[in-house]
Amino acid sequence: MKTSIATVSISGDLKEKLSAIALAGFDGVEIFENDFLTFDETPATVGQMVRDAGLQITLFQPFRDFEGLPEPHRSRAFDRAERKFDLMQELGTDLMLVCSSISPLSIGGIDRAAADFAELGERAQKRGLRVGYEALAWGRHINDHRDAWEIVRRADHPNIGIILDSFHTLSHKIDVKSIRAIPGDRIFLVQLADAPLIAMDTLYWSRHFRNMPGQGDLPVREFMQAVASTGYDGPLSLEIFNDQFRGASARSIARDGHRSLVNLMDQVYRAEPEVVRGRVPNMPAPIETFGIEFIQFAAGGEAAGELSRLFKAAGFTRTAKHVSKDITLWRQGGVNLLVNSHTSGFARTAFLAHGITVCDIGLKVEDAGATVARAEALGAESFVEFIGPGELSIPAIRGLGGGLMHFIDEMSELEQLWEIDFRSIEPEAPVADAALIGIDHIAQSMLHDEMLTWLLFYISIFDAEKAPMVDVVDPAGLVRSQVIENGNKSFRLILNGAENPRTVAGQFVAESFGSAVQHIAFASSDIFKTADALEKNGFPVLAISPNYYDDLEARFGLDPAFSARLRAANILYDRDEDGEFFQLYGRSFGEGLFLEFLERRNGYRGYGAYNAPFRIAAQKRHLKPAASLETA
Ligand SMILES: O=C(O)c1ccc(O)c(O)c1
Ligand SMILES: [Mg+2]
Repeated sequence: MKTSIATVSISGDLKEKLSAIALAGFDGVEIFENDFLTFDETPATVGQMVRDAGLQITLFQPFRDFEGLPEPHRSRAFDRAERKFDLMQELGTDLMLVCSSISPLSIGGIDRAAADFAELGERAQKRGLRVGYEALAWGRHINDHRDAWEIVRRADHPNIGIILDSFHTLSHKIDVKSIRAIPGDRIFLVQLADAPLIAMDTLYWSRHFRNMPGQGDLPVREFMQAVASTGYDGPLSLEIFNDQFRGASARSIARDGHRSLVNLMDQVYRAEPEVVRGRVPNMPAPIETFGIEFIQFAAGGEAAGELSRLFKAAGFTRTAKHVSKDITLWRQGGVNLLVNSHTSGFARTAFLAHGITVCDIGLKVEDAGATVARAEALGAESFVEFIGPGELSIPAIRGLGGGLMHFIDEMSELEQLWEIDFRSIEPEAPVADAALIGIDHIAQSMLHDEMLTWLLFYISIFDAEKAPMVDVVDPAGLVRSQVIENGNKSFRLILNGAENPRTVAGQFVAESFGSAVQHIAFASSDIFKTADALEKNGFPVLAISPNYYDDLEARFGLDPAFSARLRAANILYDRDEDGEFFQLYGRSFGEGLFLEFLERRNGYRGYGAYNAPFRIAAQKRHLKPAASLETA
């Protein structure tokens, strides 16, 4: 299937839009009339620019308030249409979108509208043009694609078809089964958009909050499956009205858009292979993950010493060194942390740019090569670094903030990563074991504007789902928090989007010069044992306000002796229908990174969102004030 995107979806002038759209790999573009009207070149030149960019104009739109008008308005509408037909011919496109009228002058009636379209079809046919009719969700008489289809059916003209737009159909919760009854060749174009479920006026929702398929909450895949079942084989065209996107990098939004369409086609293929076989990109299925094999920190010189002391205090033991690079492996209960202080290469660059930073995440997958193949099919960048003789070439891609993701599988010699690339070293005097058994989750902080990009990145490449977005209140502003998890919960990721640079997350993004992992949460088999070990080892724990515990005791009706234990150890507590949750935080290090230690009992599912403001307040007490605040 061909991919297309409306110019209205991204930022810049028409020239900038076209170049970003072409670069992202689209086949075509919808010319939104305003983008043309505000541009200085002639229609012929614009048409040539589009073709020079290797694109095709899939649609000219919108043409408004056409059908159902009484005279003399009706004749005026036809005159207007003829002018736009002239323009289309100069641009070099044959399809125009007419959206359902919102004019108070328009008169209802399916047959009246059908007669108008039959005549418009005649006029279009004379010029070799076609017209597609779209039901706007807020159209005056027509706001449902079933009615639009009935008008098109009765107009009964080969040059008149229907244009389906997922937003208009799904925002009204119209059953997508109704699409299956439309013959595919009567559908002239399919426009796609998703949107978050927020209760508001539909027009406002549509004009400001649309996003890429997969980024929102609408059942766009089901919509697309219904479309595919009709045999429709024309372009899939994104039409995304979103203020944030229009203010963002055109290239980045265009890349997200293309990724969303490739992923959507793949989803349709996986749901109904026979319907779209041979018409969608061939790529490995969404990647199942089996946990985090390692986390690698970049830390040169003094910073490496700081990290080593911290890991040691957290109960980790230095167990091995890389065979050729200055990388140390710290281990505890199945958790592998790497400290890379090599003086050249990727980690060095990351350290110079960000300070101490998580520069690499190693994920366990079934097939590392297939993982990179899927990521590349979705427009991600693969990464290859210089390796020494006999060392493993570990498949990798670039992720958030330019950081790496490496993939480890058991079907190749990658399984022997620790034996092949590392040499054991003499164990040091043991520290108290902190009962850590794994990595529960990692949290990445970024600017709020980047969140949808990375959400799509993760949920398109991996077999993982997003949870509803949560607002976390930081005294300096709101932080949006988005959980991404896989079915077996071995892949748990939190994306934190900061809108304000003075929040704990925002300050981290500012100080570490970009988006990165801000915190790592280790799973403990016994949080009280963890707390004891941390204390013995001199690990700097985050002190929680005593007031928190008074409230906690009241809220859950806790036994005072139990809450006193929590208080003494600075453990935060939560409960859901299933189980209990215990959290303990370390103080920030580096440019604002921190560690968390947690225990889930009886299948607690959340992340302690309720406790986040208390953790943030405690962090603020420990943090040095930001420079901007000092001078304010
Ligand atoms: O918001 C609008 O007016 C508008 C215009 C054209 C479209 O294709 C559409 O879906 C919405
Ligand atoms: Mg539309």
